Amino acid sequence: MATGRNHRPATRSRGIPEATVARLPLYLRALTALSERSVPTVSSEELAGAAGVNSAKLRKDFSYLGSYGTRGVGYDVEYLVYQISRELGLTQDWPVVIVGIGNLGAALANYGGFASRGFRVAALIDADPKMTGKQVAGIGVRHVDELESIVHTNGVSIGVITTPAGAAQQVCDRLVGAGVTSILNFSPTVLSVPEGVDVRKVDLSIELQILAFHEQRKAADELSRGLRGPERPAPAAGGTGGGAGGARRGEGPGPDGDIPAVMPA
Ligand SMILES: NC(=O)c1ccc[n+]([C@@H]2O[C@H](COP(=O)([O-])OP(=O)(O)OC[C@H]3O[C@@H](n4cnc5c(N)ncnc54)[C@H](O)[C@@H]3O)[C@@H](O)[C@H]2O)c1
Repeated sequence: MATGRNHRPATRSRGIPEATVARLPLYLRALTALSERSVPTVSSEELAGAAGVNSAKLRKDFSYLGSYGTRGVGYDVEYLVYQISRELGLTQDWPVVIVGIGNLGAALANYGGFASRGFRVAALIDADPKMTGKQVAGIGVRHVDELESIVHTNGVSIGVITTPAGAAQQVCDRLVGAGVTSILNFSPTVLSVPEGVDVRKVDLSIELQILAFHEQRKAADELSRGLRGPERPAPAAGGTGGGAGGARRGEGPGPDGDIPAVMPA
């Protein structure tokens, strides 16, 4: 199996819009669930519902992959899993290092979902000498002094930062200096990187704040409906995400860059 280093994702060079790229993991998650249930084919409507995406958008997205489905039959689930995995570069092996093996770093190291998607945790790195040699998820923690040699030896192109905010930029600089070109940043800080390096940020507290905003709007809407009196018709049912600015609005990863990204479970 080829390793990830020196392979830029084909998606960009083939001109697939970033918004489509951001939805591909959602389709893949839904398709993988269907595949696990041995479902052979799926309609665009069913798949769109499972992925939480509008079906016209799904058909447009799949047209970029050259996948149009068969009228009356739908899409071949296994073939789409293969096609999307290939498009996302998941048919390659991507060695990943996690830097900062505290609560979060250890939890990520223990998460089985990376390996099944082609992301192999090549090393766990921490600055605390007391951590060196400790086994986390069956992997011995290495000292941060070894960061550069670990990156070189393993051909690592993706680094995950789970250090305190104050250490994140320095860790990022060292990863980039060693040749890492993609960073997944969990620390609550904005990282500066040179051109050609991609940063995705995950911040659950931001997601919660967005939910809080929508909750507040829903509460305000309910209050104003109450003030207008009971004779007003109730708004159309919208399920659990109904009301103004349902929480699904911001669902899914955004375009590439240093903005919040939510990892597919
Ligand atoms: N994005 C999110 O949703 C989210 C959720 C929880 C925590 N966090 C953030 O993740 C980070 C880690 O949180 P935690 O609870 O695991 O903290 P923690 O204190 O348990 O772990 C941090 C680890 O980083 C190590 N470290 C410190 N400086 C380092 C350096 N220069 N190089 C390598 N390792 C270094 C420490 O030794 C420690 O083991 C924090 O920045 C926290 O704010 C983000």
